[in-house]
Amino acid sequence: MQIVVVGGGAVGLLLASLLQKDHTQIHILVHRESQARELNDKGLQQIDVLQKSHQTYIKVSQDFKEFPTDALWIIAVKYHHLAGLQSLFQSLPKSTPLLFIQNGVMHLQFAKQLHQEHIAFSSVEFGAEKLSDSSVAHRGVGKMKIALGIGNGQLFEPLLQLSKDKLPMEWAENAEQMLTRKALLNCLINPMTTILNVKNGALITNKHSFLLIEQLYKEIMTAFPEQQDQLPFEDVIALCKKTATNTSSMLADRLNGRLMEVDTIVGGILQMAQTRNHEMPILATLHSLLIAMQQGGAES
Ligand SMILES: NC(=O)C1=CN([C@@H]2O[C@H](COP(=O)(O)OP(=O)(O)OC[C@H]3O[C@@H](n4cnc5c(N)ncnc54)[C@H](OP(=O)(O)O)[C@@H]3O)[C@@H](O)[C@H]2O)C=CC1
Ligand SMILES: CC(C)(CO)C(=O)C(=O)O
Repeated sequence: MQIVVVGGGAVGLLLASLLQKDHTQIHILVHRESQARELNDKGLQQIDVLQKSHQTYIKVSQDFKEFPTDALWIIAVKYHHLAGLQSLFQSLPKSTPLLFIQNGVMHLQFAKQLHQEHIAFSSVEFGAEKLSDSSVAHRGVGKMKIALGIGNGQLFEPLLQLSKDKLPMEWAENAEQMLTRKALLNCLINPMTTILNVKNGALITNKHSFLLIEQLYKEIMTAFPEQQDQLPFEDVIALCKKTATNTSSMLADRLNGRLMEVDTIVGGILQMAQTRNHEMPILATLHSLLIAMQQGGAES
């Protein structure tokens, strides 16, 4: 199987390293020459959950024309990077299968305007932290769920055969439901880790943030009652525990002075609640705080 991972960030590097297996050829498309050079020279280092180091050598390039268009392309960039990949999507043939792994909900709409005929979405519940351009830490084993958006699901099924202990994979039936559930989990974790500047595990060991998570969970379930079965409170706690040592992707953005995925995660959920005529005062407050931080109101 051939896989092209687009984006050499935390998730892209971790996936490339975990998916590497005999008879599977992985390629990474990056957009900085310095990162391509470093990965090609040094290889990719992954520090696993037990702190063991693994080295892999993967073909990396800045030029997408070097990679097979009949491979499965995994789009591992942030939501706000997708617009910058328009020319790539236009150049790839309609038959290239695309798998989007973004958190949030807004990329569902983005994917609808592409000409590709086979599109799937994934929600990932592992922790990944980029340590340098050529090294990544696995900060908590978690499921990778895949659901079909449009086209032929069989094109994505070979990925499930790469499922293993450190990267369990599962097929999900409904992409929108799957992404909404994950966005709700992210609403419960990412904003508070970012505002408090703490790792995921600290949210549940501090009694004040734990209480806030409980209250936010109740607010979420009032607006999204159909998620009660799919997202019991225990799943929220379990994800904080599993990824206890991870810096959430939103906090990582904040610490690196990058744009945070506030719109597609928190904004997306607030919009959905509004269409259901539900106010979400706790989440709306977290949203305002994040926007203020983004705009420089809380620069450290
Ligand atoms: N980190 C985590 O633990 C988890 C993250 N996620 C989600 O996964 C997605 C990716 O997150 P994450 O990996 O953390 O993000 P990162 O910011 O670490 O990585 C994004 C990468 O995309 C690259 N990129 C941006 N534009 C382009 C482009 N035009 N061509 C090629 N590469 C490009 C960036 O390159 P450069 O650095 O050169 O700008 C960067 O390496 C997000 O939606 C996130 O919410 C989901 C679960 C867990
Ligand atoms: C799974 C989790 C919560 C890991 O930190 C994540 O999705 C993120 O950081 O964006």
